[in-house]
Amino acid sequence: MQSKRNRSKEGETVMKESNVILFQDVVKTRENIQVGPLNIQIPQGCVTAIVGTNGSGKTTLLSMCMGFVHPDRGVISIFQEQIQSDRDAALKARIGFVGEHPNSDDNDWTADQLAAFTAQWYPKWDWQFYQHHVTKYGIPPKKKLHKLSKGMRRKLDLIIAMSPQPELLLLDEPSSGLDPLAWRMMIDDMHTYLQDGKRSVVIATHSIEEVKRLADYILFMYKGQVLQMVEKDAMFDAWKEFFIDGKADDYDRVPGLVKAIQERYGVRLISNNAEKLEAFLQKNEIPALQTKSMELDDILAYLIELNDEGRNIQR
Ligand SMILES: Nc1ncnc2c1ncn2[C@@H]1O[C@H](COP(=O)(O)OP(=O)(O)OP(=O)(O)O)[C@@H](O)[C@H]1O
Repeated sequence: MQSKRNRSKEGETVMKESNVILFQDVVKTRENIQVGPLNIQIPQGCVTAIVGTNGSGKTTLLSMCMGFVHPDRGVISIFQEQIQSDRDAALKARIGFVGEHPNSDDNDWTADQLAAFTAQWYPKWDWQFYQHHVTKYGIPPKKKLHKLSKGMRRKLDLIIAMSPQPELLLLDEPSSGLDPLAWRMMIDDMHTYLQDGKRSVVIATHSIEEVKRLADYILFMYKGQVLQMVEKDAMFDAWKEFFIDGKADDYDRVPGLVKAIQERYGVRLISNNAEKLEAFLQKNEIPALQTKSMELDDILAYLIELNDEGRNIQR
């Protein structure tokens, strides 16, 4: 598959070209849930957003990529290299990581000290990038990290993850604690970082806006399983709501239908294959009074509903 930024219009997860991350039958049993078996292909040169309910396994997935959490079974490859429990430094030097929580071991250091320590592991560390961004985000470089606000610390962790100019960025809820201005700057910086078209970002997020602004692909997770991985634009094209006259019971077998909901003034048809449903309406001369795009959180909720009912999620 071509990278999103220069690829032709393709549908869902047909990934023939290089994948930056590959999970093959990966399973990790947690205290109260089994994460996996996961079979995932994350395309290179794209932003893939991992979206899911709390405890669905997003952090576990990212931690396994970093070798912080070891799977019970299965194979994880990054840059076509199988990762071992003891991570090799050359591979690590190609990855930038921001975890869910800051590392409290660094609390007594200053930003500059943390940067100097981290830079040792990254041959491509860019001091100009670091210094420019520390100034831009207003981070005091000589203040102990435990004295920084949560948002300040988050910004610093993002800068430190990006300063080595990594080929892959793994970000766990990166905007958590950022003020709206810093969030906008982060989105802009991320776009700049992605400009060369070969870099990849995987971002676990609860922010709908972040997904809309950044993601090329969305990986939906629920209860340790992947519900679906889809190309974002294709997904928003496919999921639509149609408002029509009539009774919900008359439409429960319509092609492309997820759900028919009775409203006060007619029926709301939720579709995950708008093209099919629209064709049906046209063929049967049923006028749609209104057609609306759907929000990401609604789509996730319906995917979960389909999954829980044992219905086919694919269109
Ligand atoms: N260190 C751990 N030891 C045992 N179980 C854990 C550990 N960390 C997470 N879990 C469990 O693994 C499951 C997946 O958690 P994970 O943190 O990966 O989910 P998440 O999707 O990132 O959640 P959130 O959106 O709340 O951050 C949860 O049931 C959680 O309780």
